[in-house]
Amino acid sequence: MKIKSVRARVFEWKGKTVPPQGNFCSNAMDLLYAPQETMSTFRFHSWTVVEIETDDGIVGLGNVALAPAIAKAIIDQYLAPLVTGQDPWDYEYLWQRMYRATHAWGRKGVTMAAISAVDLAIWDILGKSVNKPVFKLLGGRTKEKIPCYYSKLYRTDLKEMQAEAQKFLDQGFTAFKMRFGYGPAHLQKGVAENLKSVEAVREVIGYDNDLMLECYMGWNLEYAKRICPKLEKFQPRWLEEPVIADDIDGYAELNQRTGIPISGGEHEFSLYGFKQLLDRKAVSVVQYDTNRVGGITAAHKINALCEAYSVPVIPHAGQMHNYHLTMSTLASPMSEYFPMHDVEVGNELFYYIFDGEPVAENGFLQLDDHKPGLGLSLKTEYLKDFNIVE
Ligand SMILES: O=C(O)[C@H](O)[C@H](O)[C@@H](O)CO
Ligand SMILES: [Mg+2]
Repeated sequence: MKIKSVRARVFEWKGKTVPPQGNFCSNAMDLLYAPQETMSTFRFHSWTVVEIETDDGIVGLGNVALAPAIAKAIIDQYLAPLVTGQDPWDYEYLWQRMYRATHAWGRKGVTMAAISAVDLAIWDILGKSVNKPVFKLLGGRTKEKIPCYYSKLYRTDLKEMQAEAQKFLDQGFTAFKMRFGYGPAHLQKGVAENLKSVEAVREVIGYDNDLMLECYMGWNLEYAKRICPKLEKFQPRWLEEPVIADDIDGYAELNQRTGIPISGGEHEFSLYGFKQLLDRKAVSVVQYDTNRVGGITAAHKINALCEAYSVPVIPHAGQMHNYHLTMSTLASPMSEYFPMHDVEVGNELFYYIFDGEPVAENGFLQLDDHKPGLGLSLKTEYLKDFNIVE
């Protein structure tokens, strides 16, 4: 079997979007005096879809949401020529070709995300060619079904947050991730607002359910050291991305010096990036995203690393490419889960492009033993809401 063609298209969402209200998610831009809505550069309203066809007509689907138009350019100009004409079963060789050929300017960020998209499509082909789901090629079914945590609860009016938490508590979720709205730039009043929001959600879900707290790189070490002692009473399962991804020493200090497990990884890349996080005890939970980190070829290796370090891996976002990695290793106890809703931040855009995503039932997800490959197909229902760039 040989790769015959590689096609990358950018799906630009033109449909309705929910405008962000107020301080709905602390983020890395908050520390600057930038007047515009600070979350604007972290909203994913376009997505690049990769379709790789083999000489016997199998089409593999990959995807990338980080800088989608740039990822497409990297795929078109650099990666497609490296894999075309090659055997997709030589996936490690192909991964090394892509990783090494772009090493002078790649290694992290959008290059690894572009490599991830091609790698996902290759694994989709492998599963389809042997009529097996991808997780069966990685280690098989390690769970009867996948526990998942409800992820949204962006910072809005506290009553709205409580109503949202109650709605998904009633749907059987036993773990919830909420977002902080404030950081160092918002001074002591912001600290008080942050504590109020955690208290409000805990009031609804109680202490028999897990609560995770998302900072999305919006704080710094000094602020995190100040607020963490005040957060401990809320018994968070983890505090996510309190500092920017490059501040690994900051991660390590918080992870080892506060009583709250620190999580991160959605902005880290390759096996080497995670070796660093684990060697330096920077995180207690690893959260790569398989469509960013280097695809399934890289994520599978990182799963093994996490197993060796006894650090749980709970991939960022939901999405099928991550569910296969969680299903196939005991090192991954659960998945993140965004339900389908109006397009807001953009993690949910995946549902408007692909069919095949499992819907959570009672806080669990199920994968089909008999659905080959990643189990995704392109949705046609919302095509009118996309501008597609070939
Ligand atoms: O952990 C997450 O789900 C990410 O940080 C979100 O994708 C981001 O949008 C912030 O909530
Ligand atoms: Mg996160």
